[in-house]
Amino acid sequence: MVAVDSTPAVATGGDGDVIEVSDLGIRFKRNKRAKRSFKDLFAGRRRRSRPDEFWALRNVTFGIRAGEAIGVVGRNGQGKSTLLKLIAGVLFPDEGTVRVRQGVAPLIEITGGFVDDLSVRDNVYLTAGLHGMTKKQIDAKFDEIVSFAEIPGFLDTPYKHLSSGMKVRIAFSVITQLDEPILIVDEVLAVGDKAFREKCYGRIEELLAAGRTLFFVSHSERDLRRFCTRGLYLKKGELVMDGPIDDVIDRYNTDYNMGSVPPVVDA
Ligand SMILES: Nc1ncnc2c1ncn2[C@@H]1O[C@H](COP(=O)(O)OP(=O)(O)OP(=O)(O)O)[C@@H](O)[C@H]1O
Repeated sequence: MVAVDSTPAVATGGDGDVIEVSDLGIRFKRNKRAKRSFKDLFAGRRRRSRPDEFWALRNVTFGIRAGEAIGVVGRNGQGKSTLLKLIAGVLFPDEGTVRVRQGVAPLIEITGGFVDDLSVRDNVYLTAGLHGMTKKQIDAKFDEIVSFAEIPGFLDTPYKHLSSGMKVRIAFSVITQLDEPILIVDEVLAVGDKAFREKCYGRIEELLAAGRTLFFVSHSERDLRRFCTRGLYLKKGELVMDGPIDDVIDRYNTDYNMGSVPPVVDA
């Protein structure tokens, strides 16, 4: 049975998991134009063969406790971003369940969910408003959000006219000012310049110290070890290892014979 229970901002009282993923599976089409066979019309819904579909994630099960910092590890195309999108409620599973018992602040794509044609200012109000902040609360934080992003001259510019790095700056700034207990950060920070990235990392550390839960996808071994205590290693859509981050990175390096060589060059 598929059930998604994404209830915002309700604490569990410290007991139990804040994220519970059970037998999770999601499939995608490789080729949008692939056709089903005539025989499929008579097969049961679940047994139907689906031409050109593949499981991007399957049989994935884990639980996350409040305050944990999770690094998701795996080569390109193994399902890391897909997992984050399922937790953020952007995608829905084809099998299994995802239960998220606290609110989520996701920074999954460069756009941060921002609307291209709206100005930076309007996007800040829209995104923060969608996460439950009142206009008064946003007014009070607006200057801080803008000064962190360091793009003061662009507040009335349509979002689509910002550079990639500027988009990430404002999206990160807004997302980390939300009061949501769970923070999801995909690789988007790689787009920012080094100085800004360091500032973002400082902010992530502050949020972790304040007890936030973090889901972090990165190809940088150094960053994974810096923030995360626990690792989830995805390979061909399966969770092949769930353990302390150092052990997970060691296993990943061993699998790809990287020995002492880092899996990617740290920027
Ligand atoms: N909306 C979609 N429709 C079809 N296929 C998709 C979709 N989203 C992802 N995929 C496919 O699912 C697989 C997993 O993609 P995903 O983005 O989760 O990988 P990843 O581990 O995050 O990779 P990377 O390290 O390159 O970011 C890939 O084969 C990808 O092409």
